[in-house]
Amino acid sequence: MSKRIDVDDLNVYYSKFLAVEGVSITIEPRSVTAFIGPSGCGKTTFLRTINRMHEVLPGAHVQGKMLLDGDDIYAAGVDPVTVRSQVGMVFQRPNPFPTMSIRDNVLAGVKLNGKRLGKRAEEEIVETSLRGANLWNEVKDRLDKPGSGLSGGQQQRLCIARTIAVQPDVILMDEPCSALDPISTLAVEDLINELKEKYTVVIVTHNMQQAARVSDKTAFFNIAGTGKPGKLIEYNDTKTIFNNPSVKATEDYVSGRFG
Ligand SMILES: Nc1ncnc2c1ncn2[C@@H]1O[C@H](COP(=O)(O)OP(=O)(O)OP(=O)(O)O)[C@@H](O)[C@H]1O
Repeated sequence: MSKRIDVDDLNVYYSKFLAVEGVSITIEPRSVTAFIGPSGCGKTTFLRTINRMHEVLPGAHVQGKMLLDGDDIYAAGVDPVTVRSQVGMVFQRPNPFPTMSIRDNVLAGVKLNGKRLGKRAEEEIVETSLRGANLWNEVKDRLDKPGSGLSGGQQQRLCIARTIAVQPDVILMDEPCSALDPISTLAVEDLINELKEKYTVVIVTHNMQQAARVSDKTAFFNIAGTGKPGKLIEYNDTKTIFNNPSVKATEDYVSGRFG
């Protein structure tokens, strides 16, 4: 079930270094939101706070509130592992388990969460997830072959299948197409468009056309200089951000004048 994300005045630290400052944003369910901005402005850092991946690094922590359908994911007693099963993540480089079969790759997250399933239930999850990732027709006859035998674009869709197999509420994507050729990129973009029917999707991208093609809303982050914290500068409908932004820095960035 797609969930709403409410962030209130979030500061993100690497030990004492304040990397991202004062982010407040509401991300609606069943939508795609793109994070854009120049290198080092904190897009990835902020993205990784939405499923508590940030704190995996020693000394990394946050201040502020991050709510998922009203529940604070940083409240005392909340298990980060549970949060990560509700908020899935797809990375820049496709990272299937190379020696595992396609079938076992899809089931990997489900099994990690300790779910015990019968053969039938497993087959159902495999088919539904691969169909959901637009990969079923390409792999249905070789489910027992290793995941590493797929093309880069297919591997990325396999990783998306692995993510949706866990039935998350939110899917985070960190430059999911940056290692893909243009045709695979379009396949993944089409898929993102379909995913928003069921999930809240947040994507970090450097590609302006991609942000314009896939997202409903766009958040522009910026940084005043090296060592300064990144900040959310402007957040609005993607059309407004690209055609009629309120802030000069947003206009300069989306029109390619800097970054
Ligand atoms: N593991 C880390 N330890 C300390 N500082 C870090 C770490 N990772 C990132 N940073 C710093 O946090 C800030 C934000 O980096 P981040 O990678 O989130 O930016 P970004 O906008 O995603 O950049 P890019 O577009 O280049 O991927 C930068 O100053 C970066 O140097």
